[in-house]
Amino acid sequence: MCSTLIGHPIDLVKVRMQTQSAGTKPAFNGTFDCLSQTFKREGVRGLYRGVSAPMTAIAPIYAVVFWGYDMGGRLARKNYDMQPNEPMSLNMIMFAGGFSALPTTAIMAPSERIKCLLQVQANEIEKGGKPKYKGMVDCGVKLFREGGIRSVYKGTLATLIRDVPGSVAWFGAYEVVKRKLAEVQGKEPGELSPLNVLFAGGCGGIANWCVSIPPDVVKSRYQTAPEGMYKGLGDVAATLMKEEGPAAFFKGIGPAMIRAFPANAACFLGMELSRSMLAFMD
Ligand SMILES: CC(=O)O[C@H](CC(=O)[O-])C[N+](C)(C)C
Repeated sequence: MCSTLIGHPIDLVKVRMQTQSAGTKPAFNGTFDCLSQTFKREGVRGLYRGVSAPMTAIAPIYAVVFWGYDMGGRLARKNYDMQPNEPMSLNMIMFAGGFSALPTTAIMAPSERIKCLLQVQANEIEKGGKPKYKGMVDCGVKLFREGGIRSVYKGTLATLIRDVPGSVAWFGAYEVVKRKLAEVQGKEPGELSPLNVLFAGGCGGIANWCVSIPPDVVKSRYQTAPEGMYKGLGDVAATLMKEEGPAAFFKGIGPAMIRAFPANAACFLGMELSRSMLAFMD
């Protein structure tokens, strides 16, 4: 929840930049322009537009991320006839990471759909229109009434295409950096200081976004587009390529990277602290 509170304004900038389409004059010239225009026009509330969806979903999302990782690890160990506490190889860690995205998408996809729609609806207000959604619940109910569960889950495949490789990189980079730091210091990975965990977590976040940005742009466009605008994800990608060129697939990379390090450093430190507390209470 701390990482959402810190990271949401910059995530909002990312989504707003990703959903600016070609043809019209771009509303924002860059990350800081978008941040300052949003603050001037909409105040602090504007920067936190759409925060309710990730705030509600973030705890279950990360519970499922780490549970899914554990399940993936169990499957990998079983496959190699290993004991439950034997350390996994890097390949096994990456498999478990990718596996974790499968159950997580069940909560991630609708949360992202609602968050992105709320984050961009200020554009409609700007154009003189009335906001369509009053908040997270209103948005979810309207999506369900208008298009059923299919509409609530619009963008599920795009979320999977973003998060399977993203999670491979996220867990992989975190473990590689932790193991390297432990080796250099002559310690076990579990004995690293919180500062080292923060650093490894931040690296995991950067690695995640290095592979996730192109599918994230396609996902944001698809999830916020009016019904019927695109035939599918391939159509979104082809339209982006034709109208805006390959650079369009990297829209929002600046804010994504600014947010990646601190948000994920906080996330992994929180996970390691909870794990130590649970082990202590056991
Ligand atoms: C896209 C996303 O939510 O990535 C997570 C890291 C972040 O920056 O929020 C990691 N994970 C895909 C494992 C949930």
